[in-house]
Amino acid sequence: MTVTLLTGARILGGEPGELAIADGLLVDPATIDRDTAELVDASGLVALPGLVDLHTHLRQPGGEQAETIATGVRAAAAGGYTCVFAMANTTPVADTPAVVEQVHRLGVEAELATVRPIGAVTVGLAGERLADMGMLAGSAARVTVFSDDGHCVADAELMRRALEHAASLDAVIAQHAQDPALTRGSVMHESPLAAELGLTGWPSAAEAAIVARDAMLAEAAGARLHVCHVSTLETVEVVRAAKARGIAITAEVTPHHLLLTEELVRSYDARYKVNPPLRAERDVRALREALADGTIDIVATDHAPHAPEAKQTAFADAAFGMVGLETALGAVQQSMVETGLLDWAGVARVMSTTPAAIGREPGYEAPLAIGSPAHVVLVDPAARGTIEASRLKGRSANSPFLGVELPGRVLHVWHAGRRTVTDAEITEKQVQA
Ligand SMILES: NC(=O)N[C@@H](CC(=O)O)C(=O)O
Ligand SMILES: [Zn+2]
Ligand SMILES: [Zn+2]
Repeated sequence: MTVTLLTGARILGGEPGELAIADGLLVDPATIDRDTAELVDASGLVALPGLVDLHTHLRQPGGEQAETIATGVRAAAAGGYTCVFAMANTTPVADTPAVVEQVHRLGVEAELATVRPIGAVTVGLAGERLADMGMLAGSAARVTVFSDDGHCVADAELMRRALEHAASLDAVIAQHAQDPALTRGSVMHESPLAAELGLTGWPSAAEAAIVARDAMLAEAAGARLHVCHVSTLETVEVVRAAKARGIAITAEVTPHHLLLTEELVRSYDARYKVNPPLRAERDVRALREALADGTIDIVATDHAPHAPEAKQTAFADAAFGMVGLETALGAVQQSMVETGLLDWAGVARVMSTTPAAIGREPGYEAPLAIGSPAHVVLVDPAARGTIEASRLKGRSANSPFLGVELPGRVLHVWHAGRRTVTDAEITEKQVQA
């Protein structure tokens, strides 16, 4: 059994200390044999718990030209993630035990991170009748999160029944909040800029109105509601009011909505086309403040890989979505840590502990504590690097950060004690002789 001793790392950004890994767990450094342990000098690095992404599109089955589970977990590991929740908008949709079990199994085979399949709320994401949520929860894939992401569960009665069902399963409904009637043909934020660019806008109310409705439905059902990719100031205010009322609502923000604005759409470059759209400066400010004060609970990437053909077209026709697993931590460092809004312990909370808690993924309750599974990330916060397509580990490179410098570098990652990233490269499986 290899025992690994990490020395000198600032634990959760605090004082330098030691971490010891043995048998997949974090153990007391005082109890290990230092003469035989593998030593990792982590001086100057920050130690964080493995990151957990509650919102990842891995595209398999059906979208393998954009990403596979094997390539997606490489991107995840490189970004510091040890667990990702895979969205249900695959082909076929993850609305049957067969599909969620396939995704789960491919994740186990890919090894680099835990893959937790998300189940569809409605059959085929069609918004007409509920998927058999109980079957998905009871399958070998143990589904705990249900979402029609990519589509809104727009029908209030269906949403109400989904919430009631989820409550009985201790599952959560992750809603893609977008009133379809308010967003017909919309491709960017509704604003003077949209008018200037001749593109159809997307009102903030299309998001906030659904969140307000769903909060009331969740309260009545005694259910947990999670709001995907909050993008506007108005939604932040609705979530804040719902929390003040005691409603079991949680919310996520993406790294791109914390850092980027609609101004980028001036280029008509489809890399900046995303659902929900990049918004205005005042929204970015509100999202950062909401993440800092706990109104928004977590950062989720909404990693949405697309093949080049889907993006190399007119802005109005291109697919929505951006890859994000490999740039998330840097974007959060820049928008939240370097602005003084969040310390590293806060980053651990919003990118690991709380997303794991929402998704009921065990092992992340006590970040870096002795006895916990050894999900560990060592990041060099002083490093800066320009994002290059050729260096991304995922299959698609539709990143809004190409050519952009971001702070921080994920250097080493352990997933359940297994080294998945070494010196910022994927640790390839040792071939047994
Ligand atoms: N975010 C996106 O722009 N696209 C997502 C769907 C979604 O998250 O709504 C996708 O699957 O490509
Ligand atoms: Zn979505
Ligand atoms: Zn999504």
